[in-house]
Amino acid sequence: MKISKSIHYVGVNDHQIDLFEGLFNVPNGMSYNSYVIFDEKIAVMDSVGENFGEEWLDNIESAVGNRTPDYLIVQHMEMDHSANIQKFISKYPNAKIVASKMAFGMLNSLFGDSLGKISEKQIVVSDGESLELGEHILHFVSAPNVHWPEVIFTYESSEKILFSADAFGKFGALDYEDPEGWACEARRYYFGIVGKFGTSVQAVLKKLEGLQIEKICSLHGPVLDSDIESYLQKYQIWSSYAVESEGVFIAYTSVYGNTKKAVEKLAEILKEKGCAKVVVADLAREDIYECVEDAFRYGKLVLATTTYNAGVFPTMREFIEHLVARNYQKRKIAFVENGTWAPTANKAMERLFENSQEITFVKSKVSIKVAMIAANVEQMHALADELLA
Ligand SMILES: Cc1cc2nc3c(=O)[nH]c(=O)nc-3n(C[C@H](O)[C@H](O)[C@H](O)COP(=O)(O)O)c2cc1C
Repeated sequence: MKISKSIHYVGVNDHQIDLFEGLFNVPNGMSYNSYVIFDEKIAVMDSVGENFGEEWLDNIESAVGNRTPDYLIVQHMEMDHSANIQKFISKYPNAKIVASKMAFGMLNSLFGDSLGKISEKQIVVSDGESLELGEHILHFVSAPNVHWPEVIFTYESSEKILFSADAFGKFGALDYEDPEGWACEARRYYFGIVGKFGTSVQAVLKKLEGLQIEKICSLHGPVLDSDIESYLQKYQIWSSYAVESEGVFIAYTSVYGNTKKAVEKLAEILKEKGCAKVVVADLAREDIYECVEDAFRYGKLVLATTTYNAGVFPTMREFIEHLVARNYQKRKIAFVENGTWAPTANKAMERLFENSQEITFVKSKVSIKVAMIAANVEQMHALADELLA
């Protein structure tokens, strides 16, 4: 696949994987992207996951023909991009490895002595430095903590292409046509993996301001080659924790179905009161990272759960921990609890956010004793009015 006359795609699709990074369901596989830039010198952008070394090297060989790569640019040292660096060095012993100082530290930890004299092959690059391939010039932009500390982005100025490491990536292999387009799985990827590092993403977006970008080549997912502003805008919203879509997200757990009935009633009330978008999710049965994504997408969140051993039902506790760990902020949160003898989950849920910033808690709460009664419906009206105000 050609990205342009001088840039070829040499990445691979992984359909063997069940959990990406050991956590995320990827029913449509994953792509590990790699690119070859042709000029007087040839640069290969990143490697691929462990099981795909031969395929990747074959792809490079078919692309370069009787030439050999001069550089391997290592933007990110996570194993899904670095596992085959040693194989690359064995095949192309004269190629130089280009990476940040920290990446070389990781490279040594990963491969140790088996890399040979890496010092003779290494080119350490820092923020603002560049490497000329001929007409193509690679400008390195350090992107610490997007989402690992050693990450660099690479801007190729002659074709105005941003190689963005894992940023702007999405779940799904490239031979799977995603009917939902880029945003849905890119959002789940962002909040699942990068969400905690909003400040770092903001910092690198600032550095990119003023660059003309015509294509974004991420290490996962499709090459983005039109309406680039819309992708940058999404990253701007996500990394600043701004509200992306108006609406209410109700996340619940229910053992015997009574809390579920209550949230269905609450959703009805919210709609009657004019809330156009109400999304309801059963935390125990839906993909938890889809739920994390929706909590960040909408500005208003309702957490409804059963009291469990005088605390919060485990799946709800885990969900709140996911949000707090990702710096959940700038949101309004309302609580609904259920308990058969002593409902205490509302207070316990609120306590889990005690170190979070810029959260408004809705004062009106719903407290159900096993099954919803008329008084609970009254409480729901008060909660809905305050939430939507
Ligand atoms: C293992 C377990 C522990 C529970 N612990 C409490 C509790 O500490 N206090 C309480 O009032 N209810 C407790 N309950 C009752 C639940 O909160 C109960 O499921 C709820 O009142 C009914 O709502 P549901 O139909 O949505 O499950 C517990 C239930 C289970 C299964």
